[in-house]
Order: sequence, then C-alpha cells, then structure tokens
Amino acid sequence: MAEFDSLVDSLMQRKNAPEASYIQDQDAKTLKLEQIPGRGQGIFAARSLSVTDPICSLSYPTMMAIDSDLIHTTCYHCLVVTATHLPFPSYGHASIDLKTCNGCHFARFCSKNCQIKSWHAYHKYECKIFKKLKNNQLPAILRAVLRVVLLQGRDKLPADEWNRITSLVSHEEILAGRGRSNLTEMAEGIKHLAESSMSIETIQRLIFIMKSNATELPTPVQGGIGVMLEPLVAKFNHSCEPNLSIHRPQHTMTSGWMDSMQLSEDDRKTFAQVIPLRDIQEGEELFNIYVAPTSGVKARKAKLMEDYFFECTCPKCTSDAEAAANLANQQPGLSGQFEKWAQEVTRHIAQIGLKSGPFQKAATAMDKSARFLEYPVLYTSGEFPDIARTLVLEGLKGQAFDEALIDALRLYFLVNPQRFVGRHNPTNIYTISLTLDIFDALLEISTPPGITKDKSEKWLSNLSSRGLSRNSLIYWRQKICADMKKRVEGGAVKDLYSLVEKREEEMRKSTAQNTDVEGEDFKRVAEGEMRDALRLKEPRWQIVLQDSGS
Ligand SMILES: C[S@@+](CC[C@H](N)C(=O)[O-])C[C@H]1O[C@@H](n2cnc3c(N)ncnc32)[C@H](O)[C@@H]1O
Repeated sequence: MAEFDSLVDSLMQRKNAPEASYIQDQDAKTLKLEQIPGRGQGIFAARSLSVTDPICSLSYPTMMAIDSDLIHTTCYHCLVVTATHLPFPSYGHASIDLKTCNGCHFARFCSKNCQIKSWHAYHKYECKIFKKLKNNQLPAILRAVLRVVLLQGRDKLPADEWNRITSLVSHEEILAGRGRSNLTEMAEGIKHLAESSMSIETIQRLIFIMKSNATELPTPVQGGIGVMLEPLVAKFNHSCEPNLSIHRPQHTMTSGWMDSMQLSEDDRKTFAQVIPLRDIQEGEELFNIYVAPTSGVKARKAKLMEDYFFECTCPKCTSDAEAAANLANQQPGLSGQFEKWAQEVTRHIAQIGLKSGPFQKAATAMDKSARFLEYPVLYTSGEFPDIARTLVLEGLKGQAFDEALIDALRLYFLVNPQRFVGRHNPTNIYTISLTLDIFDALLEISTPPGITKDKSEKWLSNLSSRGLSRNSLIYWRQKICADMKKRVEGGAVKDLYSLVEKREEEMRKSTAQNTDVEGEDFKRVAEGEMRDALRLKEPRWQIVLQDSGS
C-alpha cells in the first residue's frame, strides 16, 4: 500500500512540478542559482554587493516550528518573545501576556489577531493533534514536517511552495540506504497523527529534507528559538568562513508585527533578511555556515560529514588544521591539559541548578583558563566559547553580574573576533549588546528588576579586587558602545541603530557623564586594568587591542 501511495505521490509531483524557482523575481538581478561540481547547486552574486545593504528579504516561512521548551514564552504566530533566560527587559516583552489555545493547551498567542490568523492558516489542522499528544509533543523538526503534511493534504500549500520544498536535496539515497531507521517510525507516526493519505516514503523524504536543509529559527537578539526551512536559504552552500548571515530585523520583536499599522508594508512582509558580512564581488558564491562557528575544526568536519555528507575543504578548515598541528608540535602536552580543564568546568556546570555552589566552582575553574589564553587555537575551539557563554547566562540568572561580565568580555575580546567572521556579524553585535547590558546593571545606568544598590556595590568591589575599577568600567563601556555604533553604521543591520542611540542617551543621562575618563593616562590605566582582569600577557593583549580595533 505504501509503495502504491509512493508511486502516486511521485507521479503527481512530476505531473505538477515545473522547475522549482528559488530566486524571486525581485532578486533576479542580485542572485543567481548555479550548478557547482561536487556541491550540487549554490547561489552566486549576480552583481557586486556592499556590506552596508541587505542582500534580500525573506518572508514568513511555512515550514517551521518553535522549540518545545520555548513555546510557553513565544507567540505561536508572530513569534514575539515574551520572556527569556536573560534578566533584561529589552530582550523580551515581559508585559505581553500570552493566552493559551483552549483547544490544544499547547500553542500560546500574544493577541486575538495572531490566534485567528494562525487558526485559519494552519493551527486548526494541528490543534486536535496537539490536544491528543498532551505532554508528549513532537520535537520541533517533526512538528514542522507535520504542518506541511497537513497543509499539503488539504491543498493549502501553493504548488510552487511544495515544489520548492520537495526539490531540495534530501540525501535519501544515503539515509534510506541505512535501512529502516527511527526516521521511518517517525514518518509512520506523522502519517498516523495527520490521518494523511501521503505515503510514508514521501513523509520520510520530508524529514530527510528538513534534516539536510533546515536552519535555526532566529530571533533578533538571542539566538535560535526553533527550526525553519526557508527554500532560498536552503540553497546556500556551507563555508566555515561564511560571507552572509540570516538576520531577523528588530521590528519582528513587535507583537503582531505582520498586521501592525505602525510598520511599512515592506516591514510587515519581511520576516528576515540575508545580510552580507563583507563586500562581495560579482560572481562570488554566497556561503552560509551550517555548524556552530565556535567549534574546532575536527568537530566541524565531523558534524558536516555526519549530518550533511560532505568533506569540508574551505580555507578556514585548512588553516585551522595547520595551526592545531603547529601548536601540537610546539607544545605537545597542551591540548591534553586543555581537555582536562574543559572537563572540570563542564562537570561543575552540569551541576548548576541543583545547588548554588557549582556555579562558583565553575567560575573559579574558568579563571584557570588563563594559562591557555596565549593560544587562540585552543580557546576559540570546542568547549571554551560554550563554557564562557553558559557562565554568562548562568551568572545572570544567579545574579552574579561580576562573573558574567568577565566571561562576556572574554567572548568579546578573545573568542568573537576570531570566530564570528566579519566586523558586521550580528553575533558580534548581540554579544556587545549583552555586554553593555551587564555594564549598565553594574554601573546602575539601567538596572534589571530586583537589582539593589548593595548588590551592585558588592559586584563592583569584587571586580575591583580583580583589578577593574569603576572608572575603567565606564571607559570600556564607552569604547564598546562606540564599537557597536561603528559596526551598526557600517553594516546591513541598520535597524539596530536606534538601539545604539538609546544606549548613548542613557549613558549621557547617567552619572557616567560626570566622571572624567578621557586622556591618554586614563586610557593606559584602563587598558592595563582590563588586561589584568582577563589575565592576559602583554603580547597577547596587544593583539587583542588590535583585533578589537581599540
Ligand atoms: C542545504 S543544501 C545546500 C544546497 C545544495 N548544494 C543543493 O544543491 O540544493 C546542503 C547540501 O549541499 C552540499 N554542500 C553544501 N556545502 C557544501 C560544501 N562546502 N562542499 C560540498 N558540498 C556542500 C551537501 O551535499 C549538503 O548536504
């Protein structure tokens, strides 16, 4: 029966399928799709592209889903984020009260309008399934597939959209060659839940397509909140040194933005933008990155082979592998020591949440990383960035803003300039924005709820025992804010400009303006204090200053 269904599906597809078109008419002068030996198809620049202008806009994706653990804090339709793991109000709209769907008790909406729109567009088909599943909801990737199966079964998916999705690379010859897998069971589960006449093979193929082409569902400020399959984005090949990034503009943080009368028609249609990370010449291929840019070359290669079935030969992989081999020759025992250190911190981190002690132990162990900081190959690979980021977030959750600041600065000065290519990379911009929030809480420029004067005084005194005085914090806050401004002014993420202006205004209004942090002598003191707080030796610090444009 399944075979028959499959045959019918494929005949239907062939009958209905004109050549899938991935580039919209309005982008035809900017982008072109070409075949590349050994890489399948890829997207190229049809004209030269400036780093200051978005490459193209993307509309709301059909195939997407919010991560299960973020469903409670995200509007199911407009994806406005109402609360985050970060204590800063600017990262979420804490004032928005999400209403739970009365049918499934799973989806939540910021407004009646979002609920009605979602209901008519797709939720009426999913709602009873989610209701049945109660506390056993499907993971995001399968919910995205379920939505497409439901829409296609009811003729609600435009033929060209179905065609674009199903013409994507699926690697089914490799995946299906592995025999009956849990993916087959998942496909059977979806068929059953959706009461669909679609064949198991087609549903399984949709899962393969999702696995080979989905990207993170981004938010404007805090990383991914789920998965999405955007057909144009799926056509970008991978490089560990990408020249583009997918950016969700700030306006998509507004509740109900797709209907908002306050926004222009273009903004209402723009869900995300593809932005260049540098100037791109006509004829250059456009590359996205499929793996965490912070992972080391070995881990990147392994993941690309495991999930995407290709051997990465990009220039970054070659130069990283060379640098790792050189370091291993010069300092044979170093990477072993580094791994031991990483395991120790990770062990403490894993226990955070159970008690408060492990955070302190993890933070103390993190300080021992100072001995590796002379060797960027070590600290920009693998665990270090993830450990530092976890400590920033755990520090904020546990109100240890002094620790959080030191780790945010490690990311800002050490990891990001090496790993997040392009001065205009949104990840750098968001790290800066988070770092400035921490500065502001410490300096009482704008404090998150629950932060009292005695707490900030205690953090300031902890920081000063590390060598960082209040005046130095003010100096660095000014410098980092100016850096953010340069990045925003000179790049395509222009919509954040008003946020930078707001920060400058807050700074002007705060006590900071009365503090004299100008002059060469002061600069020297502040730089020395930061070097000591991060425990860097002078030559490394000089490189850091150069890299961060100080
Ligand atoms: C998201 S798709 C990218 C578009 C794809 N090339 C196509 O023809 O539709 C991912 C697949 O493209 C291929 N690919 C992407 N980047 C590659 C690279 N740098 N080298 C070799 N193959 C690559 C791999 O087969 C990978 O699984």
